[in-house]
Amino acid sequence: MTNKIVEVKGLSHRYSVDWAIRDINFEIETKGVFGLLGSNGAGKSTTMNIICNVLTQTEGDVFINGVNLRKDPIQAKKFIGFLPQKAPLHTDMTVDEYLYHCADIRLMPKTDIPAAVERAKEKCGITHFSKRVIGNLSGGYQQRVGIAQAIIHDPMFVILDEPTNGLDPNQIMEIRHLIRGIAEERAVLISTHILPEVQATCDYIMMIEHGNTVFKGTIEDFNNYMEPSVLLVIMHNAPENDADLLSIEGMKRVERLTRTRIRLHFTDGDTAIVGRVVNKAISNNWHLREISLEKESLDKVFAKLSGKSF
Ligand SMILES: Nc1ncnc2c1ncn2[C@@H]1O[C@H](COP(=O)(O)OP(=O)(O)OP(=O)(O)O)[C@@H](O)[C@H]1O
Repeated sequence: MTNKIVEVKGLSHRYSVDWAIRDINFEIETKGVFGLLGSNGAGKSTTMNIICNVLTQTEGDVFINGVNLRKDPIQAKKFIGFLPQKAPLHTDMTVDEYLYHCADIRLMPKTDIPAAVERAKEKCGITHFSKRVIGNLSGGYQQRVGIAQAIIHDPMFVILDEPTNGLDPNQIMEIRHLIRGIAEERAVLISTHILPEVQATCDYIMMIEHGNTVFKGTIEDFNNYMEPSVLLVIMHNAPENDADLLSIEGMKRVERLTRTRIRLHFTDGDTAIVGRVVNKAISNNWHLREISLEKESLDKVFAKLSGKSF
């Protein structure tokens, strides 16, 4: 229990007859960003809502800092800060009014509130907008206010549901930076259906598809899934017949981009094929000028993992 803030064991949920998630298991360490990745309808919101205690699971257990969420929800929720997909902002309030209100709802001692509001604003870079009406802020700054309310009570664990949804590219970069900053002191769980988002922000990833876990591991583990499976070659005297290239062991498909540029698809991870292609090119006088490995696109990895059970 020492370095785990969240433990999810055998979590399953059924809406009427259909299972939305099935036997989900994971742990979240006390610091860093944990990404819950999945396409629309995969079961992310169901999982997040259970962890926030908005929804009660059909089966399984969630422990927040060792406290069983089902048995002692009030105690467990003290450790959690939550920003739902649609930030729960009062757009007619100023930033200060809203954050004082949120601290109040969290039942924080009155004397602690001014310092807590200042700390949250500073962390989220919104101190200069203290007296601004929230409705007049840009989308990115409204999202910062949403994150500030999630950390107002200095929780050990923060849940952000699709935190960069609907923001422009600059705002996305800023919010990602902010999330990384917040995760230096606590655990952050984000959900997203955008692969580059997890790559830019997360330390650990869990991917769910149709309610089942299809990948769980570090960002490095995830990147290892992107095994090279394509070679790009430039040959000034390329063979006209695909069969010459397909006869190389492990070769699966030949894709001609131009007369001299060819993409060669081979068995995943069989990088020794590079040597075989070079040898064949030399012995056949194909005038090989360039040869390089191309990694699979993230979307392909996503598609590949989606069919698996982990
Ligand atoms: N209240 C509900 N009643 C019945 N089925 C539901 C309900 N909420 C979600 N579902 C179903 O459960 C499955 C998982 O949905 P969930 O919202 O958890 O997925 P998600 O990964 O969060 O997707 P999105 O990114 O679109 O929000 C889907 O098949 C969905 O249709």
